[in-house]
Amino acid sequence: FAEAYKRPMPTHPLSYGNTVLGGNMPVVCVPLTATAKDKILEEAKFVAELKPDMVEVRADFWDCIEDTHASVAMLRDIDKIIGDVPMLLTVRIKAERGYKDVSDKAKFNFYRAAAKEKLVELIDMELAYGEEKIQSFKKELVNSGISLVVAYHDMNATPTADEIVKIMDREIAAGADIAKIVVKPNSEEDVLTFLKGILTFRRTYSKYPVIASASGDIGRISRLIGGLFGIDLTFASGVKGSNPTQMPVSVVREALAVIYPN
Ligand SMILES: O=C1C[C@@](O)(C(=O)O)C[C@@H](O)[C@@H]1O
Repeated sequence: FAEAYKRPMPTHPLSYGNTVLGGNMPVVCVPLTATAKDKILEEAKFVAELKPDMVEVRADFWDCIEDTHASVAMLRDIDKIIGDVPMLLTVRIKAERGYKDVSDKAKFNFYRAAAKEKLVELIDMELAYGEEKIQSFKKELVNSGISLVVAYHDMNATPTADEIVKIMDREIAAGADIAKIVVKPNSEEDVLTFLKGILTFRRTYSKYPVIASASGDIGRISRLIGGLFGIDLTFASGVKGSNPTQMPVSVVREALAVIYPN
């Protein structure tokens, strides 16, 4: 008999209903990337049918994002459609491949309102805001049950494995419940460096779930095999991906079933 194999999982997985971030199989998360209200709701319906483990609401794409009242109403509508599937709320800054410039005022007023109504299970904030701002936002989430994802994106290159661990360490120090890093490999060696960095983080900071991906065609494989090296969530496309190298949910599910048999 083959020995039972377990991928390197965090010691403290996070559960959101039926979705376990840090369980046997990486979570499949599908982003919503439409811009206009009717299209966003259509997309949410389509994505709900795909039965993802998590939905990422990329509100930086929204036409109405500067209007907090309208954005909260939109999120309530999406929540009704998505139902029990946990939602990650992201207003990505333009400097880290966000769709457009969104004012910090609009972003954090929206985040606060979404947290107050507990419309989402996770919220994403970039490490670029710095420890002080992240910690103060984290304080606002206390007692909400909402997890804070702290994210770092290198859009041009791949830091060394040591640097990757240090970046993720800074995310945790700033208050992340989940450490997140996205890099751009420019060679196959960079993909190995990326995976080495993630695995080293997992071995050293065993408590924390990890969200990570390597972009571009060279990095695509990380979206499937990353779980073997400590990645707990992979993004897959629904109607349209939020990154050109995301693969459709059905493809990702099929591959994951082979790579992570239970
Ligand atoms: O930061 C990330 C990672 C991502 O860019 C990807 O590489 O799949 C997808 C984004 O929607 C998400 O917020």
